[in-house]
Amino acid sequence: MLKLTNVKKTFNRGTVTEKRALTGVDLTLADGDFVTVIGGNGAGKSTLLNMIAGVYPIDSGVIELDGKDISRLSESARARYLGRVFQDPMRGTAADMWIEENLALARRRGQRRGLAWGISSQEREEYPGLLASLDLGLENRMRAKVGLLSGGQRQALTLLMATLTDPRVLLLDEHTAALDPKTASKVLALTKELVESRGLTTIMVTHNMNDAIRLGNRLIMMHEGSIIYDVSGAEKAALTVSELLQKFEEVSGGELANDRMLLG
Ligand SMILES: Nc1ncnc2c1ncn2[C@@H]1O[C@H](COP(=O)(O)OP(=O)(O)OP(=O)(O)O)[C@@H](O)[C@H]1O
Repeated sequence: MLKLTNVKKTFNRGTVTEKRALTGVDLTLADGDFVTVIGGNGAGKSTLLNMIAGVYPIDSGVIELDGKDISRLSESARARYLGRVFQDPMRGTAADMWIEENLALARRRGQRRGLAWGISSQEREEYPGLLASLDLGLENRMRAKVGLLSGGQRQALTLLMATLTDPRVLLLDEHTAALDPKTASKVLALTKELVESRGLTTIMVTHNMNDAIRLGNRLIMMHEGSIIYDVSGAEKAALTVSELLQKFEEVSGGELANDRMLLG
């Protein structure tokens, strides 16, 4: 279980660029929850993920994972519990390394030793099967450098790597936004399959309202650093995009200032 209690974050405090990015977020995720997150530009969606991952320290509040306070743990200490995929396909994989080396590094995430002791024969047998599940033909290219892959192939690989060690929480930050529509839908289908088959607790930020409604069991809407709408189960499944837009206007008192979201 992941639990955030009254989490606050202000950037550049006391300067002209001061920004209250999170104004007191309370959020409890049950094991296996798949939460989609939507909101306008600058609503605090990425900051929420960054706070959970420990990219920046929180100003106040508590973040607990399985009952343990992780608020003060470093980003690297939290990495063993978390999987993360970003919008940019260049992040999350090492371009100059082979596919199998990238997978092996992901397998050893959170462990002390790197690849010094090599990739085991057991791994060499296991990885092609995992790659074949992506259906992108990568299983025959174990020794291709990741930098040679397309954006979609790379994002699918990153997703596989992020989930390889069954993270306690998977954080997806607009991870299909930079892909063409066909590839994005393939990577989303893979996301759904991986998350649901393993029951991974997942937070997925998206600007695509349809995806936010279609995927996951719960949806939260953020505005000006707080959660303004939280819906799950049958009520979420029955939502439409226009209802969601209307909801946003009702709760925020304004129109959704996120062009990408409206186009998505
Ligand atoms: N490292 C940082 N330094 C200073 N300000 C930041 C930093 N990170 C985020 N902010 C500010 O905090 C606010 C929330 O940003 P955040 O990136 O979380 O929004 P978002 O909901 O992900 O928006 P978008 O959909 O536009 O990506 C914004 O005003 C942003 O400029």
